[in-house]
Amino acid sequence: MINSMRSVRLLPVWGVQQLVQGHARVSTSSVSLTTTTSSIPGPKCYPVVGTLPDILTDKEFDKEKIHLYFMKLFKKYGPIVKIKAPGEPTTVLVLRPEDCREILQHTRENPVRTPMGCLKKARDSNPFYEKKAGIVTENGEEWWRVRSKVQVPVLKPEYVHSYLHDMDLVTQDLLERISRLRDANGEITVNFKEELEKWSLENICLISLNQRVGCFDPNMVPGSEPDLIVTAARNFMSALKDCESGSKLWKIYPTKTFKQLQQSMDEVTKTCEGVLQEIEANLERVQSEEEMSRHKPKMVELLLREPGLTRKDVITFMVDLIPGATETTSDNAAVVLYQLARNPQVQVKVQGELDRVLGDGTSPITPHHLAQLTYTKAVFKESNRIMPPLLGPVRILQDNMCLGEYTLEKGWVAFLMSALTAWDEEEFSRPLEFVPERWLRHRPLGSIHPCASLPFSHGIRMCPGKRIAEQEIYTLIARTLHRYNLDWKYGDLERTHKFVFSFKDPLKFTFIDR
Ligand code: HEM
Repeated sequence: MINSMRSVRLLPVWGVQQLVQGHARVSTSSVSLTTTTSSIPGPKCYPVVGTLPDILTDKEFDKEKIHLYFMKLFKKYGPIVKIKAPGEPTTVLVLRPEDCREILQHTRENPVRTPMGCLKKARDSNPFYEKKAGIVTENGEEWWRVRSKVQVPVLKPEYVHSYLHDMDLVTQDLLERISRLRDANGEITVNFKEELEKWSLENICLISLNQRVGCFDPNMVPGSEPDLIVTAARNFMSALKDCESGSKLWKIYPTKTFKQLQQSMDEVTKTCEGVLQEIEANLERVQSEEEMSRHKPKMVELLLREPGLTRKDVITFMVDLIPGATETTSDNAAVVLYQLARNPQVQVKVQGELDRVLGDGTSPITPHHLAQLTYTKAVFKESNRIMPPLLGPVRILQDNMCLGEYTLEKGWVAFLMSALTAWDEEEFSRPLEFVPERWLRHRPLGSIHPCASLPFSHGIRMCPGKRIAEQEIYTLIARTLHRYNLDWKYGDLERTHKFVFSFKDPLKFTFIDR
């Protein structure tokens, strides 16, 4: 039997290795703690410019690898670090899971997040939205008014399972496409990142738009309705990302990117409105009680029936799901496939599990199949630990709180650096190795703190799409590895951070028929 715990490969060097190994055991024990708020360690803070000079004088600083700068700060100042950007509130970076747990606990009743300013501004400029920006951006009562109503339809396993069959078909379409896009050696010949983006967009449209939009359709006519939907959704996502990670000049005047955001968001909004009208018309046609009892309502229909949610709330939520779900999930899929391709011994174990559970793979994947994929799920968790899509949850403190010997003040931002916690050797043994076994129930590599890896965050504001994303990725792993052996013929891939993490270079996977 292959012992994957011994032969695992190291996490590709994206600069983290040298920081973690040997000297990077950052803990409060190595840092002197004092009792006043002003003494939270961090780079020197100047009036107006805050701690910016520290960044400007750091020759290695790279905005797209901000995680490395934060790692440096933890190494220098300890696991709680205070920084201040010009014009922004004081931010406290937190590394230890126990501190993250305390902050999540403290903010659990009212989890306020930094609003996505450009989305709020774009919504405020469109009268349709009536100054309501949706759950991604709103906070406080307005956020909870909607979030408390969408929670069940989007997270309840029974409802998530109702999309499994269609998600399986979407994934099989991706596999068909892969089979056509390989060269004679099985290597993919196109930008595979884009294929994964189409796959995640197609999946989320199943839920948000209640239909297949045909992202993989090779005959999609330019200018046709599906083409317009796909183009608007992609422009929406890319403009959002550019506005949030770029210069933020849109705060002062409507930049070209901001106008793109407005335009694409308005197009996606119109599409969602049109889809909702069709759904309502279909529902009206379902007349008899027998028909009603046979009809299994989908998420949008459940939301329409939810007292306290208006039609506009439903449309706003439908629109929000598209950027919320697409890039995070496609990046996650890329990471999982990359880790599997680089760890053949893990692949063998997954394939063993898949052959046992799916047999010859000709039947549709069911919730019963997924429930048995214990090792596959551990692979997903380990991928999220080693290469999470986001740095970690953010909370704006609504009152003062004590964190160990420090006081964190009302209005400060707490940035829980879950991505870095998950690479800390105090939390995970062999943190740079891809070892899915560590997540198995008996925890063979030691216990894991519940806040040591938080890819979907935690508590009532955690990602509402967690179960949907999990189902998509499990299906992708299952179908891909059941059919192919994955190979990676190149060196380590770099990851950069631009609002979310992503691979910089092309994903040149090789898919070899099993
Ligand atoms: C691997 C994929 C994904 C990851 C890693 C991820 C991660 C996250 C994280 C960390 C948050 C912030 C939570 C917080 O502040 O506590 C979030 C929020 C959100 N996510 Fe996801 N997400 C993923 C996929 C999805 C999918 C598939 C959907 C939709 C079906 C989705 C919809 C949302 C929405 C609407 C929010 C805002 C929730 C709120 O503020 O109440 N996400 N996600």
